[in-house]
Amino acid sequence: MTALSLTDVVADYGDLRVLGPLSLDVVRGQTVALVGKSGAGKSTLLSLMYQQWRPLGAALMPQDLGLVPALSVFHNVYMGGLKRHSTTHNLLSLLRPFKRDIEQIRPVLKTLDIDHKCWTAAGELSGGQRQRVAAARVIHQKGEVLLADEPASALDGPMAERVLAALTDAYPTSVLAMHDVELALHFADRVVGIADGGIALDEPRDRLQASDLLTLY
Ligand SMILES: Nc1ncnc2c1ncn2[C@@H]1O[C@H](COP(=O)(O)OP(=O)(O)OP(=O)(O)O)[C@@H](O)[C@H]1O
Repeated sequence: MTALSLTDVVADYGDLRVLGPLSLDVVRGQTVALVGKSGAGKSTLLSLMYQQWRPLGAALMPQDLGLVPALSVFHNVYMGGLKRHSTTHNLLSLLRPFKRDIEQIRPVLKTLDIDHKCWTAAGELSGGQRQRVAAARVIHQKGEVLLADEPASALDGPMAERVLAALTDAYPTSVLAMHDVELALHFADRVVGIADGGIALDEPRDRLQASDLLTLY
């Protein structure tokens, strides 16, 4: 299996270097939490991972969610699996969803407690509901590596845990940008801290306490 590696990557916005050069290997089967203060470069690092690892089966749940507001929850989630169907099937689904697709998507919505909104337009949902739809879409997408940017930031404690559990169950390997230190320590096997454009901390969870992460903020 091809290794999930970044080697000496950099990210520049105009003349400004915001990240790197940095190198990072992610072990398959691991759940990695990316932590660091706002603006540290977590989203930028996830984008670099997505660029390089997309051909290896990486899927991205972006911070802005990328939902289509006019489409129903069902159709937004269905879009995660577009590539698994023919163009004709996809076009017909827009008009009248197939029973088999509904049967696949409903349980995912149920897991995230959003199935009662299945036929509601995504634009009519709350921020936390929209985040759960984006989570359902990336779960339905399937893949080898989940790259998720603050996937539970709009959710309260129990729901945040439910969504993170569903996401990490759905993918063998995950990299999750998170600002909630307790959740990061609960869900990750390994915590990578970003500061000053580089990796300031890289430790297995069982060697860390919340206070160790607070030094990054
Ligand atoms: N499109 C852009 N143009 C210019 N600078 C950008 C752009 N996107 C991000 N940056 C800068 O790059 C740096 C890293 O941003 P990034 O979004 O990766 O941080 P982050 O750790 O994900 O932040 P947050 O936790 O607030 O989402 C920041 O200083 C930001 O101002």
